[in-house]
Amino acid sequence: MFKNQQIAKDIYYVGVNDRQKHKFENMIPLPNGVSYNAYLIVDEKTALVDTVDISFGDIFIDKIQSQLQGKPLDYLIINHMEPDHSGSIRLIRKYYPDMVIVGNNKTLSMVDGYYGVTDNMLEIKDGQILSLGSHKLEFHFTPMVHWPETMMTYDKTEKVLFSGDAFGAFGTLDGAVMDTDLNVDKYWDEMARYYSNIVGKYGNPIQKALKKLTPLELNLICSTHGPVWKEHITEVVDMYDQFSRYHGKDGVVIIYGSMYGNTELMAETVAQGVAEAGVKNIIIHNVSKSDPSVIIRDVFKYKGLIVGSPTYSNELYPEVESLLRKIEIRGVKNRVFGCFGSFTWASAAVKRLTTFVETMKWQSAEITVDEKQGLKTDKYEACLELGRQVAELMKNHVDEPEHCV
Ligand SMILES: Cc1cc2nc3c(=O)[nH]c(=O)nc-3n(C[C@H](O)[C@H](O)[C@H](O)COP(=O)(O)O)c2cc1C
Repeated sequence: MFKNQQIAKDIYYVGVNDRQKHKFENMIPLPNGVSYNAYLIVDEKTALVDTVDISFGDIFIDKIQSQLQGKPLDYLIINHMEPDHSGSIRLIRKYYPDMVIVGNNKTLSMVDGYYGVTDNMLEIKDGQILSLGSHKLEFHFTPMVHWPETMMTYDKTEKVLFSGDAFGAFGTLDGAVMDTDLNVDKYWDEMARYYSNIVGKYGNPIQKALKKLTPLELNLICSTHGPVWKEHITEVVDMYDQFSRYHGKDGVVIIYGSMYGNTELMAETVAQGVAEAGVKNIIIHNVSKSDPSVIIRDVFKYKGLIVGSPTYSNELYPEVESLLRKIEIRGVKNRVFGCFGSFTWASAAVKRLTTFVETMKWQSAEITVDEKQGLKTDKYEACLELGRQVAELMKNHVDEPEHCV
């Protein structure tokens, strides 16, 4: 029944849209849904590139059968073993028992570990080529983008890169699948949110992968999430390059936690100081309201970061602490930092924020602002000054070479 979209000669899109899941990895909201992309190459031999989340197993099988029309499925190529892509392996194997599963040694041991499948496996080496007839598939190992087994498959004939999760974006594919047939505006921020939250820790392996892929001529990038990239390949690769270098654009993100409004007023005042210094990209996030995935996205996007927190039981406000941990885990580099806090009897928040910036090895404004109880004139002025200082430092900031991968 299915009429799958053809994206290149002999290559068909057989992925699915998930508009049901609320949170990716049970953590990251999906207001625009997500697609699980898989591709079918129908040559003398046939090959499926990746599978989809098992919740969509039935429809996935129908799509494959519609395309193959009784032909056998000769190969399943697995670029990535995360269950949103590998989840249908066992099901496909039931329908196509003679199908050979193709992967590297790490992949194949995971196929056994997750699904108990051990027969009809082909272990390929980095750079090896598999011929389907006219299509020649070349395998490029890209470890830790963002799991150890991750690899990419390059169709040398059609110059199509099946990139796994790399270059992926949240957001369903509404009607069309190619960037040439979609309004892609909504995907840029969703790609940044996907990158920063899922892949963000692995800047170094991504730089290595990008270098490895540089010689390849690309007509299409087929990721496992989001649009098939044709028209915007340069922008997509550039975004990955910038993000994996932790290179932020000019702009200041102000993150604060606040229970009763004192720290919030300080945040507003700091923002005014940043604006006075001529910065137009200012994004303020209340940690208790903005989703962490959105805050993390903006921390990756912009060079300046200012954090404010009340002292809470002699610690940071817990929501702020949790967010700092997320930033720390991702090893974000090359930021310009400032901080402020509010307390009633004994301050601890600003000290913790100062320790945080030392750990991150970022450039920091000289001034910090720590107000006891309500905001008064001297600290109001100091908040303005903090904003101005971070803005000036940011404008003059050059990424530390040792912080670039
Ligand atoms: C549960 C709780 C714990 C607090 N712990 C401390 C503390 O350890 N030391 C302190 O000086 N103030 C403490 N405070 C006071 C807040 O830091 C202070 O009221 C601050 O101005 C609150 O900022 P906000 O108005 O932005 O919420 C605590 C307040 C609450 C509600």
